[in-house]
This record gives sequence, C-alpha cells and structure tokens, in this order.
Amino acid sequence: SDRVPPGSLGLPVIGQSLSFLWAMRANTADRWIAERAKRYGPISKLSLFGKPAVFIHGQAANKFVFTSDDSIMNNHQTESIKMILGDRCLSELSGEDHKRVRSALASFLKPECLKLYIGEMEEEVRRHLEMHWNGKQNITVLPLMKTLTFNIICTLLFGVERGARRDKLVQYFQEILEGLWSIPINFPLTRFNRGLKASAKVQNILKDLVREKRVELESAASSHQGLITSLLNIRGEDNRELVSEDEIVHNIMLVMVAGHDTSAVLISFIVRLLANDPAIYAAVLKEQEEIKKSKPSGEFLTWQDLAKMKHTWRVAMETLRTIPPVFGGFRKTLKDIEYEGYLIPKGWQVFWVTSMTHMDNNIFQEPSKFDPYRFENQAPIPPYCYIPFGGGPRMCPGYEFARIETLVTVHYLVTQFNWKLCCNDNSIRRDPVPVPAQGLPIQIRPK
Ligand code: HEM
Repeated sequence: SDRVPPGSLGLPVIGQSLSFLWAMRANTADRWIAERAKRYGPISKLSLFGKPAVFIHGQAANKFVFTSDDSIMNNHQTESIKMILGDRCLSELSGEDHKRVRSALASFLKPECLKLYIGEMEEEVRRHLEMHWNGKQNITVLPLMKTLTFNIICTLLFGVERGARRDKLVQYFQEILEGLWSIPINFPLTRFNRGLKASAKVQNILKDLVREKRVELESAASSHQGLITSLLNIRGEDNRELVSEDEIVHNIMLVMVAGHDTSAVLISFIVRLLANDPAIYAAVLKEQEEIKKSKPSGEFLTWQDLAKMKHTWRVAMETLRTIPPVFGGFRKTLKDIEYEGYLIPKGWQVFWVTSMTHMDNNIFQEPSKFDPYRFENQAPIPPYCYIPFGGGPRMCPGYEFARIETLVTVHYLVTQFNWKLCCNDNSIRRDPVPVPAQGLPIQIRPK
C-alpha cells in the first residue's frame, strides 16, 4: 500500500465527490485542484464519483493520459455518465470498436464536409437572431446560445425537424446534462435519477428517429445525408449494418451532449469578454467589418472568409485557455501501472484537468492575463499543454465544427448588434461547464 500515491480515499462511495462538486459550483475547483497538487505533488489518490482515482497533472501527465495504449488505459467516464449516456457511446468504446465508430463520426466532422455546411449553419444563426434578438432590448445570452448550438446540431447532423420532437429533446437534454457529474445513487428527485429518466425518454425518441431514417434510406427518400444515415450505411459483406442501433442512439446522445453546451459556453464568454474589453472588441469588429464589406449584402460566408477571421479565433482560443468548457476527464487503468515511482492499481480512474497547464506560468507568461496576441507572438506552445479539446487519438472530433459555429455566430453578433452587460458580477460557477452569473443578461441595440 505504500506504493500507491499519497492522499486519502475519504468516505466509501462519497470520497471527495461532494467537496469537489461544491468547489465546481463555487468556481473554486481550479484552486481545489492546485492545492491538492501543492500538498501531494505530481500524483495523488482520491475517490471521485464512487471510484478510487489518481489525479496527475503537467505536460508529461497529459501526454501519458492522451497517448497511452488502449491495453494499459482505457477511456473512462464516471458511472453517472456511463449510465446516462449509455455504454456504447464513443467515449466508452476502445480498440477497433472505437476506431470504427470514430471514423464514421469523423468523416462527417472533417473540414471537407463542413465546408458544405457553412451556409446551413449560417441560416440557423440568421433565423436565431431574427427570432430571439431582433426587436428585443434585454436578453440572456447563455440559454439562447444553448438553443442556437442545439438547433445547429439537430439540423446539420441529425436532420431532426423543428417542432414538438425537437422541443422535447431540448428539455430532456438539459436534465441529462445536469445528471452527468453526479453521485450515482439512484434516489428519487436526485440529479442522477432525473438524468436517468430523461435518458430513457430521449433513447425512445432517438430509436424512432433511427427507424425513420432507415425507412427513408431503404426507399431512397432521404433528403438529409446526416450522421444517422451515414452510420446506417456502414455495412458488412452480407449488407448487415455494422453499427448497432444502440451504438447509433448512444452516439447521437454523446454528440448532442459533447457538442452543444461546450460551444454555447465558449460563445457566451466571448460575448462577455467583448463587452468588458473595448480594445479586443475593436480589433474583432474591425476584422469582421472588413469581411462584411468585401461581400455583396446577404451573401453567405465562405471557407475563405472564415480563414480570414484569425484574430477572432485567437480571442476564442484565449477564452478556451482561461475558461475551458471541459474541466477535465477520466481514464481507467486496465492493469497495474507504474507512474513516477508509484503504483496505480488496475481498475482505478486517472483524472486529468485542463487548468493546470493552461495556468502554468512556465508555459503561458502571465497566465491570468487575457491576451489573445500570445497565440500570435509567443513561441509555439509545447505539445500537450494547451488542451481545451484534449489530445491524442481521442482529441475532440468536433473541433472544426465548434470553430466554424463560433466564428459565424461572432461575425453576426458584432456586425449586427451593440450590447452591454446588465450584471456587473463577473463570477462563474461550474455545472459542470462554466456558467456566467445569471446566465449573462445583456442589453442589446441593433446597429
Ligand atoms: C468549444 C467546444 C468544444 C470543446 C471545448 C470540446 C472539448 C472536448 C474534450 C476536452 C473532449 C475529451 C477529449 C479526451 O477525453 O481526450 C471532447 C471529446 C469529444 N467531443 Fe468535443 N468539444 C467541443 C465541441 C464539440 C462538438 C461541436 C462536437 C460534435 C459536433 C464534439 C464532439 C465530441 C466527441 C464525440 C468527443 C468524444 C471523442 C472520443 O472519445 O473519441 N465536441 N471534446
């Protein structure tokens, strides 16, 4: 036992979960983690969400987590995530299964495909602004951005039409999200219990959707060549579907969860930053106005236009560095592992976090300062140090998708609206994604 890392596993099942979740909600989780690192050093043991874990940090630790072989360490979600999202989603699969499903997903999310989506994405943004911003004086940004990014994914990836079905999905996904980082004890009215119930309802809706897409595919009537159709199209020699119905349903849920809240949070914090920092706002506005002026009125943005939005993307990158939407994640050891002279027993969780390298002043000078120019002027960032999208074979496949929707949305916001914050409180809480105070209420004026 003296070979396992220092630290304590705390109370059975509960471990340090409550104190960690409390710190997340109070936005002191970065400090909670940093204090742990200071107290125990590069590796320590704890117990989170019902299972023993080790927390490791720093560039070498990130590399170890992101590149370790599937035979040593597997991707692993907490019990609550696994039970709510399902055990056949990409984040639970490994080896050949992971490669098979990931490549189907990635073929949809690669730039060559996304180039074709820009127009559709832009239509969603225009429709959103027309419905929720135009004619309004006061709005709350985060819930609206969640609506927007959810609609973009529903339309572009899954071809779920507007209406009652989409509205139900929005509501259930909110409950799913709230249950993901919870203690997996299934008592009535707990977040976990509500998440499980919402998950069962969503799975039924999605199964119907998959069957509809299958019928459309078989009758060649499919107008939307979305992700579901593509997954249904992966066939073996005997024309048998190679991606099971459960795999399709669980992965739709994963993409909805992984893809909509994260981007909504990123765009919301950019909106807050632009209101708070006139110099950065002026530089972003100049870049976007130049692009707007170079085009006939009403024409859609092109891939080339997006490539010109360099400064806007640097602002987004710095936002992701300082307020990463994903706090961290878990892997699970498949055998006893030696790390830094310690033993990590088989079956334990390995916990990594983004903030430890993002806020390390050996990697980013003056890490607390918001400085988008660091991505222009600074020497290249060492590998595995800037990790808002993770790294290695499991690095976020939605990176380009998120980049495009962020740039398109910011383009429309800064060229069509002026805004100011209605709430001076710059605090955030994590739930588990960062949430600005009161969801970021703002006062808007059309330009
Ligand atoms: C700002 C937006 C986003 C951020 C910060 C983000 C971040 C991340 C992170 C940190 C991971 C985990 C990597 C790991 O465990 O090594 C991840 C995984 C994933 N993300 Fe994203 N993501 C974003 C947007 C999206 C979008 C838009 C989609 C889909 C359209 C998406 C789909 C996924 C999927 C499917 C995975 C699991 C990959 C795997 O296990 O192989 N993400 N993302």
